Amino acid sequence: MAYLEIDDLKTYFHKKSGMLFSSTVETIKAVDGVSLHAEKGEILGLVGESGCGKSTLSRTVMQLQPATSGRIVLDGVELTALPSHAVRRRRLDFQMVFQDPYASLNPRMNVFSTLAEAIRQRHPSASGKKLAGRVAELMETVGLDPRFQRKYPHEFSGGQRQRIAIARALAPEPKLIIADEPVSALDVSIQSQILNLLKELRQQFGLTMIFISHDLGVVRYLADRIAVMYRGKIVEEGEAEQVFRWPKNAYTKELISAIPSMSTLH
Ligand SMILES: Nc1ncnc2c1ncn2[C@@H]1O[C@H](COP(=O)(O)OP(=O)(O)OP(=O)(O)O)[C@@H](O)[C@H]1O
Repeated sequence: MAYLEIDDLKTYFHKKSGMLFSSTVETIKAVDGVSLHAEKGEILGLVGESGCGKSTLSRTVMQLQPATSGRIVLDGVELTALPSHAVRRRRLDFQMVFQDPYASLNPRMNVFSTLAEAIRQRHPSASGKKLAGRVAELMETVGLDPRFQRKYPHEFSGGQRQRIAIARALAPEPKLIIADEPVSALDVSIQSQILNLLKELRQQFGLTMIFISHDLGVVRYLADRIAVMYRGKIVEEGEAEQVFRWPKNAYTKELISAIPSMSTLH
């Protein structure tokens, strides 16, 4: 069994429309029978156009959105079968990195407080000394000078803020990181720095990651395998290079040919 195993996962929403006496309930199949897997230390790229269900899929995997049916197993534990009190604790095993680090960081908390709070989620009784050491270590891991730990988010550049967000995601020692468009709000020159950092982290710590992006070039650079999502379903999945060079599905071909530089990369 793979480290992360998603099996026939469905997440449906029911939307009421119409007036009181003539209302109908529409079922939105945001995630409609998705099966995916990732080995430990693997980066799985998830691509697809806006509205195809990527966010709902990641929210369901993170146990923030109940699944309608299907199974999610992480490191041998079936999350979809856990009682709710156990789910809360298990949530620590998943951390997210979002598109906009400025929106996702608390502007009133300096780097030390942000990271210390995240460390305490896993180690509630960590001593002051232990916190200080771990904060410095985390900052160094993501390429930030620990001397800046008393600074606030607005005192950093966009790329540095994303480094803080990545350090915060690492702090509770997660088993899986879901990065949702983590570089799309950054300048192109900074994007590659953050992508390289994610690559290094994977190498250093065997981090397992689902990397969500609409930018296939970025996904090709980072991901080992790619899953292409379309209208709630995975329409293609395979080794990154294979999917890019020999896409089988018509929608994947369309996505690749939509990137001018990609269609000539053979
Ligand atoms: N809470 C909800 N209630 C009803 N419908 C929802 C809800 N969340 C998502 N949807 C619908 O589910 C479908 C998938 O949405 P989702 O946000 O998962 O797509 P996405 O691929 O992540 O899009 P984006 O890249 O724009 O975030 C859409 O049709 C959306 O309108």
